[in-house]
Amino acid sequence: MSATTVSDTRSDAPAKAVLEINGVSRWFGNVVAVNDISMSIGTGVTGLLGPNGAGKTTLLHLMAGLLQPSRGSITLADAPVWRNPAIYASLGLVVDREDTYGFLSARELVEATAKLHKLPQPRAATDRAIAMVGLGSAADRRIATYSKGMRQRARVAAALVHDPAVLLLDEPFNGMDPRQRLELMELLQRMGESGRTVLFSSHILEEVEQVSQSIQVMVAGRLAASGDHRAIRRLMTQRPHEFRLASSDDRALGVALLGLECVSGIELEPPGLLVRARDYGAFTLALPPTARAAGVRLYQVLPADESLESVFSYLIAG
Ligand SMILES: Nc1ncnc2c1ncn2[C@@H]1O[C@H](COP(=O)(O)OP(=O)(O)OP(=O)(O)O)[C@@H](O)[C@H]1O
Repeated sequence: MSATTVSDTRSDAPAKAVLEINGVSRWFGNVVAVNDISMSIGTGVTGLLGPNGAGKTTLLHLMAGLLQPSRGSITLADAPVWRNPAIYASLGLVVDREDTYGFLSARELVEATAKLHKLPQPRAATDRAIAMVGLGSAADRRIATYSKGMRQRARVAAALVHDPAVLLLDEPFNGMDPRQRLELMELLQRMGESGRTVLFSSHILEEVEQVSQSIQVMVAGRLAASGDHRAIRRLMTQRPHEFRLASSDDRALGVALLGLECVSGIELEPPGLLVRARDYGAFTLALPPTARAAGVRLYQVLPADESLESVFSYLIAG
């Protein structure tokens, strides 16, 4: 199976690739976590989208040189990442773990990291990193007293204290409230715009499309699709789909919907209606005006199978 590569109408020149993943697989015993993946990650923000267990964490750890590929190779600016500690001068990784040293303040954690990197001015670098993530006066409080989002920001500050060219983040928005999420998105965007390579993983399409110029979709260890956010959104919504509807007059609604090009079948299933749509996006746009024109009130519109896995399964089957 080959990944779907999709592009949009934008004519931006492709960004310079800095992370090259060449035919990389990684297995643990019988489990193939990453299966023959090749991709180039250039400057700007890239989202690595996939359901739980897709292999995103494994791929990020391979990119960061923490795991050896079972097959294939990964380079950062033409240098191998495996068994090459020199890459850590230009790479930062934010892992998806809660066990940040709670007994330290964020400032202490970030400064210790700055010293590990042997930065000439660890204190100034710490101040800069703390300011970038907007921890403000909380930076001097113990991390144990932080909210989940603040702990995440402390980890991000530690990962970028040495001003790395490449920042990798594993599910960075997990557990953040909407304001914290927006702030981190703005930070990642600023870093991407300043010429850094930022790659973050997520299982939420909305999250990824808000902040990424480019999206790589992983399913069951494989690269299923890559492209910009509009193209990936189209790929995920222009697909057959079933909906369960409830309305003031299911029979009249069914008749009206059958006239739509994007509807391929209707079943009256009291107490509702099962609609088979050829195209998810087109149907959700056409439904409200069609119901209104038929004088029917919509009470409920439910996707019949809207698990993220079903969307991804469609992508790899397609
Ligand atoms: N150290 C390990 N030993 C055995 N199996 C592993 C190991 N690490 C990962 N796996 C397996 O590899 C597969 C991919 O896991 P991975 O954590 O990379 O996925 P993910 O996309 O990051 O998912 P999640 O968001 O749930 O962490 C899973 O089946 C997982 O159980």
